[in-house]
Amino acid sequence: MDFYAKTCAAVDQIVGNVTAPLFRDNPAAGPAVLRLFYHDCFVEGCDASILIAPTGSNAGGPPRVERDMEENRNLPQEAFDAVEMAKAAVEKACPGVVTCADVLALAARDFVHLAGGPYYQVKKGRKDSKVSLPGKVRGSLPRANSTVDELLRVFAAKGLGAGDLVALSGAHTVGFAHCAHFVGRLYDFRGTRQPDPVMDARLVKALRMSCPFTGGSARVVVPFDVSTPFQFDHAYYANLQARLGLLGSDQALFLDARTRPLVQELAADKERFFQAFAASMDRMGSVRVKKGRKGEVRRVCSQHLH
Ligand code: HEM
Ligand SMILES: [Ca+2]
Ligand SMILES: [Ca+2]
Repeated sequence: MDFYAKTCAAVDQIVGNVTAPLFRDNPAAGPAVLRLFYHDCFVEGCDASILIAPTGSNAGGPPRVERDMEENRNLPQEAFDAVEMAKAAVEKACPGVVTCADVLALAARDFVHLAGGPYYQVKKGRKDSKVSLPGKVRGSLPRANSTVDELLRVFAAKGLGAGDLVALSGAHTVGFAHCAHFVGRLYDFRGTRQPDPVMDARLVKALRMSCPFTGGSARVVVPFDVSTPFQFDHAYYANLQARLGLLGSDQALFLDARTRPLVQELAADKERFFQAFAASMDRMGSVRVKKGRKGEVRRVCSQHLH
């Protein structure tokens, strides 16, 4: 936690001075950065590999970096901009010292807190990656229709357990999703031409208004948490109990006997959720941390040093 005590002691504050006004101007940037951190940690560890921008133009060509992969396509630019702004402020005070991977971890923490979630200490000392390989993305991130088996397997591959899966999925207490990720549940669940029988019928109806079967806009998004979409609270779990989960992967956590007790526990107690979330964020933030010469300290997060 005091990794930069001698070299950039105020780093938490410097990042905080950027994230707070950003959140005030545009609260949607918060969930976007939180998701960015998750997509970083699950692909080659928390090393800012997700932040590398492709160079040159090859429209329609093969993917060049992680960001080019479909899984990462709709990560909003504002999330990348937020990290870049925080990094620029840190560079001004302590040039060449703090990695983008650490700035991303700090910014994600800040945005959780700004939305009403827990404030937890963030360990530092992650080096930035020297590469960003599109081939590492496939299979590293679960899908919106993943089964609990698949979710557990992908998390286990990162050293994370069922408790982490349930606690971290609670991040879906904030933020929005595009229709494509759940439209199958509204009209044709697993080829039945019926909605997912598990989803609350009123929610099906409401979501159909935003997401028509055909001809809808690819830009439409709906909130994950129907009750408090901007508040980082434990409403996500009560929603799962009420069959108001948005993604198949969300609702599955309540349907599976292995994860259901954990959902019930966190639904019942906000403080318990905050504790569990902070502990699991610490574990996720420690996945495959690079040290020493295995990594670099980028100046600009979208560009390798070279
Ligand atoms: C358990 C497996 C997970 C699956 C299958 C999953 C899937 C998704 C999907 C499909 C979206 C919507 C993206 C879009 O349409 O733009 C989304 C959004 C989001 N995810 Fe997850 N996710 C998972 C875990 C996590 C974790 C571990 C975190 C963070 C700790 C997280 C944080 C978020 C946030 C905050 C958003 C909203 C983003 C925004 O509003 O810009 N997710 N997720
Ligand atoms: Ca990474
Ligand atoms: Ca909420």
